Formats: sequence, C-alpha cells, structure tokens
Amino acid sequence: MGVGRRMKKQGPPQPLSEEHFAKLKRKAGLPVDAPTEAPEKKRRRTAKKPEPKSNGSASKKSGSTSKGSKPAKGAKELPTTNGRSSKSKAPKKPLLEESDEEDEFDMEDLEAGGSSDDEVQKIGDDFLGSDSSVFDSDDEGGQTKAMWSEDEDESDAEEKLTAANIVGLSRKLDQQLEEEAAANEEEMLQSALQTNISGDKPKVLADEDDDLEAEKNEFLAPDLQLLRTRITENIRVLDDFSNLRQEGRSRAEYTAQLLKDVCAYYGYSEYLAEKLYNLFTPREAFAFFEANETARPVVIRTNTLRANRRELAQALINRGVTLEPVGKWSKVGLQVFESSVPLGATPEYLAGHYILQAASSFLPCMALDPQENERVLDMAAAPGGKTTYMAAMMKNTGIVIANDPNKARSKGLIGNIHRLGATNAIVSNYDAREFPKPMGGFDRVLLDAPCSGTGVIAKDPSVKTNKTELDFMQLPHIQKQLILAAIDSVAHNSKTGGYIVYSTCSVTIEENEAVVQYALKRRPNVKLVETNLAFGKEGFTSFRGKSFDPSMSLTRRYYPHSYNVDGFFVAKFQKIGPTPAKANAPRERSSGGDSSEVIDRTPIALDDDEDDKAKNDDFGGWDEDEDEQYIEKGRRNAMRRRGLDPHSAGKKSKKSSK
Ligand SMILES: C[S@@+](CC[C@H](N)C(=O)[O-])C[C@H]1O[C@@H](n2cnc3c(N)ncnc32)[C@H](O)[C@@H]1O
Repeated sequence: MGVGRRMKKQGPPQPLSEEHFAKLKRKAGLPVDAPTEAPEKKRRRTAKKPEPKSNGSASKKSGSTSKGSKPAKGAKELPTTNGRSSKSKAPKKPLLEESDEEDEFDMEDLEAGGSSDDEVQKIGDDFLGSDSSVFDSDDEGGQTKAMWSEDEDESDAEEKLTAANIVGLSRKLDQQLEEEAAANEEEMLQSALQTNISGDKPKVLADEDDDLEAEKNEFLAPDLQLLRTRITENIRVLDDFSNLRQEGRSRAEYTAQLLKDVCAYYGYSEYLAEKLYNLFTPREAFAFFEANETARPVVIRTNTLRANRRELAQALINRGVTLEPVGKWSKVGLQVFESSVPLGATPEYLAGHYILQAASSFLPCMALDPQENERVLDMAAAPGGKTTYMAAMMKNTGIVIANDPNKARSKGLIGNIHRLGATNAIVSNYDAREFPKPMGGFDRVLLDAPCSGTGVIAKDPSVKTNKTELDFMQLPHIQKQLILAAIDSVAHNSKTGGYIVYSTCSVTIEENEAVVQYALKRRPNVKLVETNLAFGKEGFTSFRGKSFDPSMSLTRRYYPHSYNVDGFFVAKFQKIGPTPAKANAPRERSSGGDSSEVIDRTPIALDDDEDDKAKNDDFGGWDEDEDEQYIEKGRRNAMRRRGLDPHSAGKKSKKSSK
C-alpha cells in the first residue's frame, strides 16, 4: 500500500532541463546539440518596445500573443514544460539560480497545433472560485484486477513512452533553442546598453535630479526594460549590500524601490507584493514573481479505475499528443507538451480514462494515502480532482463523502465522479463547518481548503490585485473553523487511519502555518506527522519573529519557481486521542450533540491557560471579538480603497438589522 514507502524511493520531479532533453535524445539515438547555457526565464524575447504595464493589467493581457509584450502570459496559456525556458530571455547574468526554466512548448505552440481555447479553459485549478478545476492525481500501487492499471514496470514503460515521443520533443526543442539564441542575443545587447557599467556600484535609487525627471515623466507609461534592469540590479545590491549600496542609502530604501518596481512591472497590488516578497530572500522572491508569469505544465492523471497509464499514453500519442511521465514520484501523471487535439474532448477523456489535473494537486491525496475499505471525507471537494483520485486509490472500495456547499461547483464534481466511474463516492452539500454533525467517525479527512490562490497566480493573475487585507483575515478565519471540524470528524481510534490532511493552493503564512498552529493549540489530541511526499520545502517554524511549533517542519511547501508546480501547502495530522472533555463549549456553527464511540464531537473551546496563550499569539490565536474587529476594519479599508464611504454601509446594515 504504502504510497509513502514507494514515494520515498522516488525522487522529486525531474526538471525538464535541456540536459534532460539531451538525455532523451541520446536514448532515442538522435543527434544531441552542443549544450547551451541554461536559458533564463523571462519571456520578453525581443527588443521590440515592450508594452507598458500597470497594476492589474497583467490579467487582462494574459491572453495576448503579442511577442513584444511583457511577461504575463496568462494563466490560460497552455503551457510549456518544465524546465525549458520558452522565449523569454533574461539579462546575461543568471539571476535565478534555482529557477526551473519554463516551458518548451507554450500556448502559441499548442494553439498552432490545434488546441482550442476551450481546451485550455478546461485546465482548471483548484482554488476557490475556479470553476473548472479538473486536475487530479494518481493512484499508486499495482492493482490486481485485470481492469485496473497494472502500474507499469516503470523504467521500461517510461523508456518506450519517451522514445515514442522523442521526435516530437526534439523538433520542439530545436526550434525553441534557435528562438532562444536569437532572443538572448538581442536581450544581452539591450541590457548592455541599459545596465549600469558592470562592476560599478549600480545606481538603483534616484537622487534629486532623477526625482525631477521622474516627475516630468509621471504620466508616461513605464519603460519595462528599464524597470526590469533596475529590479535585477537592486537584487544584486541587496545580495551584497555592504559593498554595492549607494553611499548613505538604507536597505529599507532599496526594498521599497524594489517593491515599487515589482508592482509596476508585474502588476501586483502593493499589499500583496509585500506579503509575497516577505516569504523569500529578494532573489528568490524575484524567481517567484517571474515564475508566476508563466503557465505551469499541463498534466493529466490517469484514472486507474478505467485505464492504465501506458495504454493511455499510447492512445494519446496516436492522436498527436506529445507527452511523457510527469516524474518518478507519480505513477499516474503524464505531462503534456503539445497536442493537436483538445485534451478535454478526446474519446479517452470522455470515457474517463484521465482527468486534467495540476501536478501539485496530486500531493494532498498522496499524503493522505487513503486505504481500501476506509471511510474518507473530502470536505471541500468540488470539482472533484482529489475526490476521484482518492476513489481510485481506494479502488472504488469503502466510501468517499465528497462534500462541497457550492451547488454550482458540485455539478462539476458530480460530472467528474460519473465520468471517472468513482462508484464509492457520495456527494453532499454541507458547509463543512457543520461536520461532524451530519457525519463523523471517518478514517481519514482531506481538507483542501478554500484559499486566496496565491500559489496559482500564473493561472489566475487577477489574484495579483483582487486579494486584500480583508481576504487574509476572513479566509484564515474560515480555514481555522474548517480545520477543527476536520479534526473532529476523524475517529481517533480508527484501526487503519486517524489522519487529516490540510492543504491550500496558497503560499501565505496566514493560510498555512498559522492555521496549522491554531489547530495544534486548540486540539492537543492531534500531532503533525510526515507527509511522506517525495519533495517539497519544509514549512516555516518561525516567521518574522513569530515562532511556530517545531513540528511545523513536517509540513511541506511548494513553489512554482522551485518545482515548476503550482504553489501549494500540505500538512498531515494524526489524531492521537479523543479531545479532552474540558474543551466543551459549543463551536460556532457546530451543534455538539450526542457523543458516540466513533464520532468525535470535540467542541472548540480552550481552557483558561490555553486561551491566554492563544490570545498572545499573533498566528495561533483566535478571538471571536478581536477577529470581528479586524474583519470590520479590513472591510472599511476595502471600501475606502474602492472610493466608497465605509460608514454608509455600516449605517445601512444597522438599519436593516433593526
Ligand atoms: C480548493 S477548492 C477544492 C478543490 C477540490 N478539492 C479539488 O481537488 O477539485 C475549495 C473548495 O472549497 C469550497 N468551500 C468554500 N467554503 C466551504 C465551506 N465552508 N465548507 C466546505 N467547502 C467550502 C469551495 O466551494 C471550493 O470548491
């Protein structure tokens, strides 16, 4: 069974670098080009005057195929692949040491190959508000019945598969490299003209004369090339501050300038840019912002209830799809490089042999590792990528309660359950904070929580501007309520399980470590355990002066720039005992009700000591009244930003409540 054991043997996803392609070519007996320096990411490939870009504009432009335009290739662009830089070039000095260059095949390529917009639309994602999230994972494990995938004899199968695709891949690569070489040359020329003299202290911050000049140009569109150069130079200074800073200028000034430029160049709100920037070193933050400008690879998950990966791959190759296994860490994922058919409308798709599912979306299911014949709850399930993966992992035995209160999204959930033949799934429409009132005593619970989507900005660039302070108060609030409900819905005495996985496609601390910390404080009867995922960065054990439980290192973070997957967070808890009787105040939205052997109806309340501790903790605490005040303050600020009078709404609502 052990997904865990198997995964341990498997490495992290193999970045599809040029080297990787050279290896594939060698395997297939094709000529290998002389290695070129790993290309950098930026998509700006020509010296054509870049389109000006202002905050928020990215999303609107994302569908543009205009070659001279700035990064923001939109979310909907059909990707390109891991590890291969597409057209974008960067200044000659590599900035992104760990950047996985993106995408050999990009949207334009795929469109040229016949993929339709519709198809791309189907490549949904799984965060709140995304309608057509049709991603999911795989099952592991050899299956015994003939109708199930006998999961391949890995190495052989992969070799055959890659050999079958190799001609397509190689052709693509060659074309790509040619384009890159030309674009690189152009961009190097540009940056040589515009960058400060190398070796000198870069002049990043404006002096008085510059300020006057800037005032004159205030209403002109920003020069993106210059902005980009200043961003990279600024990072160089921040990396070696004592040697490279301008006399008398502080780190804070450089950081402020960098954030301002990031907002102008990539189109983030100041609020979100700063929040995301604070998660990383300046250089890594740049890599993160860059990675958000490029779509992640298109991945499909083989539905092992209906197909086996090798046969599915062959069938799709025959239809003109170029693909290869997503990596050794998954036995069901296939990465698609290009396709001459819409992937959401092939006979195999309609027959439920696969689902379009982001690679990172496999991870929570793999961490939860549901077993045959268990009772599993998927608390926030629509559109069902993870539900159907878990059903497949359980080989359609046991039961998966697929819950989502959003009826519109539930249609997609039901559709996927039917299409993929998950006969052990039952759909419910509760607000999951109600659990375990309607049902409890589960062996395992997945809470793939509604979140801000900061991990999937490449898919939905509107996140850059539409997430406010208020969102980062309200979302964690509901996430905290949901995580307690998830814990309370698990049977601590389950013979096979007793596990809860919490995941989000966001990278913020508030929605991840802070929520987990909160759960640890409020529910001493759970502990964090290994996710057994083959790759991922450790969760933060401290952040900007705040400490989390040391076991937070067992949680896993995923970033687009590190693994070329959507930003994601995964934490796995084990419930080790019943909740202490002392915690007995009824939880908001939960009824308490009768207790029974299997249903742990642990109410949410603290004893006095814990309450004090929690109140003093910026992240772990939850005080209803205080939260209300913050939320109200956030609401007022949001209204002010929109030019509305915050008091008028308050008055209205007071009136109407009378
Ligand atoms: C990240 S998406 C889930 C994606 C899904 N797990 C998948 O893999 O396809 C979050 C879901 O949470 C649901 N949601 C929002 N509020 C909820 C609540 N109070 N209880 C349960 N689900 C909720 C949304 O409708 C949305 O479908």
